[in-house]
Amino acid sequence: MALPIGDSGLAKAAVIALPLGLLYVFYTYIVYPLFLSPLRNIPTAHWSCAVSSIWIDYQRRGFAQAVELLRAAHERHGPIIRLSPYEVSVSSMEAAKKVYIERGGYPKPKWWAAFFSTYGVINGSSMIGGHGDKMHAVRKRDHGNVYSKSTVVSSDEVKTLGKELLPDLLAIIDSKVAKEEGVLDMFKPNGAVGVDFTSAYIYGRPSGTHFLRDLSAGVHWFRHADNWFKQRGGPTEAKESLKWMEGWGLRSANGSEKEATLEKGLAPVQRQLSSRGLAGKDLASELLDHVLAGAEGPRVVLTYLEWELSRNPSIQSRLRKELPRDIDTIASDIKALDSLPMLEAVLVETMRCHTPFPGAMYREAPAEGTTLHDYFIPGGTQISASLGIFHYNRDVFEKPEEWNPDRWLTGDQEKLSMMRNWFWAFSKGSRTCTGKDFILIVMKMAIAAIYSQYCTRVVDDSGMEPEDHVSAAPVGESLVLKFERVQE
Ligand code: HEM
Repeated sequence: MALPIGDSGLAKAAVIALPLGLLYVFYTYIVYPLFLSPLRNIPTAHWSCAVSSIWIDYQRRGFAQAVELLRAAHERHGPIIRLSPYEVSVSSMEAAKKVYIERGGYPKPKWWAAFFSTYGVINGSSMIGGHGDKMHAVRKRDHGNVYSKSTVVSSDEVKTLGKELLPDLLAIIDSKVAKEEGVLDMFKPNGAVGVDFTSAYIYGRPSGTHFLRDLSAGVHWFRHADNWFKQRGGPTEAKESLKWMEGWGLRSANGSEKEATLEKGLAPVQRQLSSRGLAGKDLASELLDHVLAGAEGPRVVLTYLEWELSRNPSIQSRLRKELPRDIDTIASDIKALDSLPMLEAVLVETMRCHTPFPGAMYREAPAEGTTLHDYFIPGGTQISASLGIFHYNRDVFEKPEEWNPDRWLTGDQEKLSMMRNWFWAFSKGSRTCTGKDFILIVMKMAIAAIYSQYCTRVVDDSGMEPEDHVSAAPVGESLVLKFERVQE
């Protein structure tokens, strides 16, 4: 067909541009990744990963983590595999040390900071969202020792929280024992434990949540937290729920300030960050990140731990033997609680076997590039290890699929130190979980309080298989147990 006069210049340009464009696409998406990229010799998880991210994007649809698929791919191909032309996964401790630990580890990808944006603050510096540069390091210093183990075990605030909240938790169980033959679904109370303790430590008890007193208020709160964190119900709901959470977070931070003017003093975390000059949206955003980061883990861990104890009565009674009988002692002598070997073993084994966040912990190769397992990895390449893969390494954990707390009670120090090396439930290095020592104590308090007073067995554990998501919570979000008072 003849081209209209006047369009001939355009046509000529198109005749030149089209093949050039095609050449560019051919070079970028075929020639470079297959024949020139430094990553070209790394084995691929799927043949298409050499030229496209379609396979891994598909496996990760809806925030799935594909840990099983990646584990199988590592078993087939070794400790480093390509997931796309610009992304690799590693499964060895040698690579993990380099990526996460040595010299502060590699930075998080920039999209991470944008995802954790609250109050319109792009969290380039915040603990959870920060990219991993100097800004993040300064923010980390601003936290001081507020979450450190030495602070938490000797904190009067944590002791007071234990004395107030553990009786609330036991009251929920007591009321079921009195009225409904002791049958209770523990998923919601477990969520309430995590968020009541965490929000009180952050904002102060009056401004934190009180879900152990009113579980139905917790249902509403967690619906919004899940809509945002787990992106339930689609992007519109996630946006609305984030707005709702921001409103709640601001009210809590302001409430905490008001308490302080009544000379009751600010709560530990808000006090620490305010003293370093954080204020307004920056402060509200940092604090809300902590609550959201801390809301999910404990309900997953406590639910799986109660499930395992309910299925293993002999371990349950061995645990009970070492627990103080009295709630006041559990809450006030935190150092003693923290040194109980069986309590430590059941908790760590649960977090190994039912890793709450088992998927990829994303990082980026530094600008100058790096070398992993003798392959050069160019700067900007996305690198990750999946925590669930570490925890099921057969060379480290015998029969990894078995929940066996005794593996942590071995006298073989070499074995123990190797297992500790491979225990990554809180990640490691400069980006390790900020709240880990705090929440470990909280979970120990809750388990000690329950099992010093009650025996449990399973009534209904349908739906305990883990969701394939950022959080591996039981798909049924429910665990029905029968509670019986321990006979004196
Ligand atoms: C069982 C409970 C918890 C688990 C399993 C858990 C797990 C994790 C993991 C795996 C990371 C590292 C992510 C990465 O390397 O990319 C992390 C980071 C973080 N967690 Fe936790 N967490 C828990 C509870 C908490 C609590 C209670 C808080 C706050 C009070 C908290 C605050 C944070 C923060 C602020 C970060 C970001 C640290 C940084 O990037 O520098 N977490 N957590």
